[in-house]
Amino acid sequence: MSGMLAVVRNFHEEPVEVKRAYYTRDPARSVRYQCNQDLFQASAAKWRDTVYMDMAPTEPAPEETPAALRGIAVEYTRQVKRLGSTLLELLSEALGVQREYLEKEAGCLDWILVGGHYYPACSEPHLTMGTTTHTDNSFITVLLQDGVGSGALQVLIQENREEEERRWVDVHAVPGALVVNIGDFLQLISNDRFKSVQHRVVSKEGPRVSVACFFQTYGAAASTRVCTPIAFSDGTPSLYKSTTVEELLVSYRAKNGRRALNNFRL
Ligand SMILES: O=C(O)CCC(=O)C(=O)O
Ligand SMILES: [Fe+2]
Repeated sequence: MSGMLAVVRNFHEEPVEVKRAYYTRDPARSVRYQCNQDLFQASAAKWRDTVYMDMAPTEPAPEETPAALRGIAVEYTRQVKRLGSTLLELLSEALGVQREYLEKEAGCLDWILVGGHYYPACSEPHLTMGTTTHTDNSFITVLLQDGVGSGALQVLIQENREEEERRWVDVHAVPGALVVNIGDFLQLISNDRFKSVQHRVVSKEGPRVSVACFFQTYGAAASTRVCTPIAFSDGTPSLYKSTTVEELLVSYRAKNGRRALNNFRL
């Protein structure tokens, strides 16, 4: 884990000339270095740079991968994939469906996108956001954060169902610990039994490094992969209509990651 954080930091701290080769928004490239993936779409830019890597179903060829990230990024993702597989079994069990349901039937582990984030040092952190408020457009996300600038990641919580009031709570980095987020796709499949959490990263002095592994569906598969709420035996009605991942992604982008699921509520 510390090795992965270190290589992501090394990449971002390379001279601009080295990083320039990977600067692209072309989804056909499996490694994409970007300052803001939603630049010109969102109303504000993020104080954050990211190197995105499509790691599954196919790992990027070594020559496509920045030298700083070769080897360790592949090994880290393999381990996270194993963890993800176990988590999906446990979540399936919790939903009362077959253990392999989420991985095999719902395809939650078909595609893994790794985002190596770097929040540069910021002299006026109160004037910007590292990551704006959003939910993840994934089934689940496994997040690794470094200890520096601890408290920068925050989740929005509601104390109890009756209370309307919500508040932001710091998610402190714990060495050796991972944060697991439920994403929008799993909220839909689980018919709201699992909730996709709203979160953000406030800017601190920095720099801060984090690595997000998104379990998602992408590319051609996104237009055919259908997300359907599980029909529970207690007869709970479906809260969402079935939708393709592609439709969800379009809606997610249009809403800048905020409450895109509402478009699919019945
Ligand atoms: O940097 C972080 O801790 C969180 C990043 C995040 O929320 C994301 O990549 O979706
Ligand atoms: Fe996120």
